[in-house]
Amino acid sequence: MQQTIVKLENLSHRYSQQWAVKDISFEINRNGILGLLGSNGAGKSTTMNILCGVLSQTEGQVSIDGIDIRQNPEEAKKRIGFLPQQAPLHLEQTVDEYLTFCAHIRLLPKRDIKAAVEAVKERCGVAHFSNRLIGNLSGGYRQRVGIAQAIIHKPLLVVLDEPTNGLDPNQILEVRQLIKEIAAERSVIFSSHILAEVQATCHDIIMIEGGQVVFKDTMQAFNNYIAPDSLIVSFENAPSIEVLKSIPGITSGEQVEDKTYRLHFDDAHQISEKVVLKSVEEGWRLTEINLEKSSLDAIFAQLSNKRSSQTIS
Ligand SMILES: Nc1ncnc2c1ncn2[C@@H]1O[C@H](COP(=O)(O)OP(=O)(O)OP(=O)(O)O)[C@@H](O)[C@H]1O
Repeated sequence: MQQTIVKLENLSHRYSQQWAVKDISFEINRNGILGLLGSNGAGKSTTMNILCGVLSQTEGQVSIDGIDIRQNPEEAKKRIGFLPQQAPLHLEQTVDEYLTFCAHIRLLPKRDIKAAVEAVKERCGVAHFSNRLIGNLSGGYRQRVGIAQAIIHKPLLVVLDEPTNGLDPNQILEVRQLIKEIAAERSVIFSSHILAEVQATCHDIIMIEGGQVVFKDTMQAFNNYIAPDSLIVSFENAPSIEVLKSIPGITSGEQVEDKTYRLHFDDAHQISEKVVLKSVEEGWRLTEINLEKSSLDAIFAQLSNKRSSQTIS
């Protein structure tokens, strides 16, 4: 039988009057990376803090490996590693001192601590900084130490709240790679407000907006869902919109500026090529052609509307 690593059922939380998250349910049954995508204030941190037992939910249940986090927090938390948005690093300690401390508070047997610290430093690429003060490490290496503390007790589930926030592009690529490597052996939940970040890293995606789940499926299903369905084209000798709409595959169109049009299509198959060929044949002198992608805001709005009219599985 398949193991349920995480189960959230009808999770809701309010800090005071307003609900920060409302009726969130999902399950994770496999290793790999699940992306929790949402704009600022959507409810990602609240969900993750509850999932890790840092915050107690107003309503609903959370279980890790079948263990209810409220009823048996100690056992449930043994199975979780957490890197919150503000990494809980001790800047005045060396990497070795800090990871040894983390191994102690994770209640690793004393005789195993040295080996666990060595293994996790190796895994996270910080072994050469063993005696360096954490306060003197770059952002990318601090984040590696943050990930190391989250996996030192070999948890089933690792929860990373915006782990690449504030890093430079190279550091982002390195930390993403490390996350992919650690997800080969366990389940990882990773939050971000950047769509490209989730697309580059995750195999499953949950989008939350206004504290509610608006989409959950595989990354591939999400990418198909948001596939572009319009082209922006400009011509020096622009034809009429009626002529453009008669190109096979184009379903509708509108003028957006002088000599620039938005053309909607129903089948992306070679649509750009068809427009380019037609333009050459007719001497329209094409100066611009772009597939139009929806902005994240537009996707959120579209999905939120969809949610209000149907149930998302
Ligand atoms: N301690 C708190 N007290 C009151 N309201 C809070 C508290 N923490 C969060 N909120 C509110 O709950 C909502 C969800 O916040 P949360 O931090 O979970 O969102 P988020 O998706 O993680 O956003 P961000 O990416 O900005 O961290 C927001 O409206 C936020 O203002």
